[in-house]
Amino acid sequence: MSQEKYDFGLIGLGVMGKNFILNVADHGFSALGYDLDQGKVEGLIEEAGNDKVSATTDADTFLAGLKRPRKIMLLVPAGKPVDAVIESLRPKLDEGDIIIDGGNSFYTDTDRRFESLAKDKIHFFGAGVSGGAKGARVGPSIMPGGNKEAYEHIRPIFEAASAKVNGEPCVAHLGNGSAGNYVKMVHNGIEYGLMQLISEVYDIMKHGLRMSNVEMKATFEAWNQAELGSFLTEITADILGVPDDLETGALVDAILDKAKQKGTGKWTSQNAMDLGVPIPTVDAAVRMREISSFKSMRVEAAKLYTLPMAERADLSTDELKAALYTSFIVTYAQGLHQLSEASKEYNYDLNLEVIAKIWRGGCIIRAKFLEEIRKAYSFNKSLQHLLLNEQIAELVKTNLPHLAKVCAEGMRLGLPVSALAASLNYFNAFKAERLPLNLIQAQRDYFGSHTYERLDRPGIFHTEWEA
Ligand SMILES: NC(=O)C1=CN([C@@H]2O[C@H](COP(=O)(O)OP(=O)(O)OC[C@H]3O[C@@H](n4cnc5c(N)ncnc54)[C@H](OP(=O)(O)O)[C@@H]3O)[C@@H](O)[C@H]2O)C=CC1
Ligand SMILES: O=C(CO)[C@H](O)[C@H](O)COP(=O)(O)O
Repeated sequence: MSQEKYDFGLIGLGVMGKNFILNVADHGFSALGYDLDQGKVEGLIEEAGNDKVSATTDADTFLAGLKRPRKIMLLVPAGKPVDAVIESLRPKLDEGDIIIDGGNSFYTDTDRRFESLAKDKIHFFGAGVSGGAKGARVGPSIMPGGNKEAYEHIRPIFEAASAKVNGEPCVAHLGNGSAGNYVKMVHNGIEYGLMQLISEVYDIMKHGLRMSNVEMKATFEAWNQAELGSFLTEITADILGVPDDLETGALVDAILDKAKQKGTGKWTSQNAMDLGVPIPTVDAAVRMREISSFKSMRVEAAKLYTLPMAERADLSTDELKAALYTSFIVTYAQGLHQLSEASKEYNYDLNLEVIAKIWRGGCIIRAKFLEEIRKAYSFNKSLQHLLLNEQIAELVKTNLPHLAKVCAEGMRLGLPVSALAASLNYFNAFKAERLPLNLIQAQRDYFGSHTYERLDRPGIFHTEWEA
């Protein structure tokens, strides 16, 4: 290792860390990695093949090798490993040094670490990184939150390493404390929703329209060229074309239908419930992963409930496209509504236009449609809900009948369309001037004297309902 001081330090040379440090070095910054595993340290040095990058398993060498204030990014598993790394570094750091947690940490953990490190005048950033291994290597979307002045020290590195859309970096300081980790959590909630919607449309194509993988691949490819253009549409087309490397047929057909989860989608749903913000498409996506995990029960139930399946869905792929597009819009709208309410509750002062802007490239939920979202929040900085924007409303109105028909056809065929239906029902409830919840208020007052308000006059009322 050269004795030169490095611009940037990175701890955790796994999938994300190794790729991100190489990316940083590609942009002219010298970077020093640290990992406990000698193999990973040697692997990085070999892959980098230049003196802009080095790595070590020795913490003192690592800390001594960094320019002041030290800028140290952690890409280690969320939870205890993050605390363990912070506590091991802490006694050796100086005032003004900066620790950046790039992992999917829970936002309250970030607040705790932020406040604790502030006592030693060490800056702490929660900076969610999205884009997977490839994104980390060539340009992810980065969602940093923390002290705004200290951010200036890391801004040049993050702006250089992030994805660019129209020359604009997919990174911005998002707010104080845990704002960055919170935004990344909701990003992942939206990710869960979009993935579930795509999987339901795939199910209808496969079982309702009996389309082959080749036909489905061509359809997703075509969709990806137009308004549905997005990373997840693109990779779905790719996946449908990959042959099984162990047997004949397509690999996707050989994959066990149990979806795992690390927790960010569930956290999004749990927190939305705490805030009282409805995000039913994300909830449905989490629920479907849970249902999928009970495979043996599903196999037993499938034998017990063998029902005749309707012959074929009465649908065109254009109708499916319109349904998917509408439900995508509704899913982003739910996530952005959650961010808007969380911003007030946690004093993040989030700028939704900026968030839409930095999600346009690099991240898993990047999509052409994010430019329309950015425009909506640019046009009205205090837009309360994406579905209240007139341009977005026109898009939804045009496509909504197709979503309703796709849900109806899916249900007629006995196919689970949880996320599609959740999106449709959310929209129908959201745009209803009058909901039947007046009856619920009456029931609550009937059995528990919980009182109610009236439409025609102010005040709190109670009725003795029993004659
Ligand atoms: N993989 C992905 O697509 C994405 C991941 N993330 C998030 O990024 C974070 C890192 O993920 P990922 O790179 O996939 O994880 P990996 O498990 O691939 O890498 C984590 C690395 O951290 C090392 N490590 C763990 N503890 C310590 C420690 N105490 N000191 C030094 N090194 C340590 C691990 O070493 P060892 O293996 O030897 O324990 C490993 O090299 C997670 O929070 C994840 O949720 C975010 C976006 C996308
Ligand atoms: O953060 C990510 C992308 O943005 C990860 O890929 C995501 O955590 C995957 O989540 P899960 O394993 O729960 O599906």
